[in-house]
Amino acid sequence: MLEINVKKRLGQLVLNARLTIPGQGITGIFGISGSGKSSLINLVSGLIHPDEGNIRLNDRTLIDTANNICLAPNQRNIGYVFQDARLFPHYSVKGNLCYGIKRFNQQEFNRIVRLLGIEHLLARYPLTLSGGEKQRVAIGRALLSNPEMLLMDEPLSALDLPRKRELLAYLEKLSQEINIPILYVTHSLDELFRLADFVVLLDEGKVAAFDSLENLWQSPLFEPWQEQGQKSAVLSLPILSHNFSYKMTALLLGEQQLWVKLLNGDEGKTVRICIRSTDVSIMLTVPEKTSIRNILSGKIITLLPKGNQVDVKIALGKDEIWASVSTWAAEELQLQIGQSVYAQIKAVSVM
Ligand SMILES: Nc1ncnc2c1ncn2[C@@H]1O[C@H](COP(=O)(O)OP(=O)(O)OP(=O)(O)O)[C@@H](O)[C@H]1O
Repeated sequence: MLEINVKKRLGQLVLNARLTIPGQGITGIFGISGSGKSSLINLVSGLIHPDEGNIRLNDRTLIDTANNICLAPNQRNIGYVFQDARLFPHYSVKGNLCYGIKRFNQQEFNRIVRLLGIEHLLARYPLTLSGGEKQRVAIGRALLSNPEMLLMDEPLSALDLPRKRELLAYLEKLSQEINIPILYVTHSLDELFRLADFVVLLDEGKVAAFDSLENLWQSPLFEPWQEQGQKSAVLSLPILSHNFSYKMTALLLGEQQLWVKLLNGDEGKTVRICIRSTDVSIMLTVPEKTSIRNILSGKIITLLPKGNQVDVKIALGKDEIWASVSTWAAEELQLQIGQSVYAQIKAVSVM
């Protein structure tokens, strides 16, 4: 667990953060440029110091201005991965990986190297590596120092799209296999969707919100990042079963099934999906024959008129989705709050 309670003036901006971040999973630090994301993790790493306040990691005080405690960055036991890999050019990949190791453990070394797919690069030098390979080595180096926490400051931002995708896949695997918390600075929604369990939303140096992505997505604070004029729901759902003949996977949505294209993963594994309001239509009865596989029963909980359309929030058990219908259709169907309806879902994006 990381407890942050700090104040820091940075030019015109005052960073004022009070937060408790869980001891595992990836917490995305999100917000527009200049909101204080990098400064927040630099305070945790010890690269900058707060004007006042304290930071504690797993009951260890990293800094406490009131009691004159301030651990140097190398005493904090925190790994840091920057936008650029910052490898030592005169060391081989193996030399770079071993740089921060206090006690070499061959098994752990092999595990991390395998996890990041860099076995074949060990004898090479940084100059001969691609951007994505360099970042994987930088992540390996940070992990091999056996940190209690990993900080990542836009680790994908210097990479082109194919390398980004490649590294994202490694980061996803990493998040499932290592047990330390990761603070991940990004302004990419895509990375947030793929990686973040929790999100800190920073706004002009203040913590505007801290919650799961699924909850934050519903908050008005997130509206600037959503597609204009369109509502959507982000849900985390467990895999229920696979239908290999039809290449489809069933997810459990409340007590109903939601079919998506065939996914990798065992039953019970959680998958994050997005359903856009324009991909959902509403019916009052179940159609007898339809090509749409996903017709789920729910209850209307919100009606939001907007121009000549109405956004309708439908509860499906504890989960909620949006449907956009024309005012004409809403009037004809006499939609009202509390009404039982069927939501016909035409498309689901899997993150
Ligand atoms: N040492 C400093 N002196 C003065 N101003 C600073 C200092 N460090 C940061 N700032 C300012 O504080 C603000 C927050 O900077 P920071 O780099 O933390 O933002 P960010 O959210 O990470 O931005 P970006 O997404 O563009 O990287 C910026 O306006 C920056 O100019």
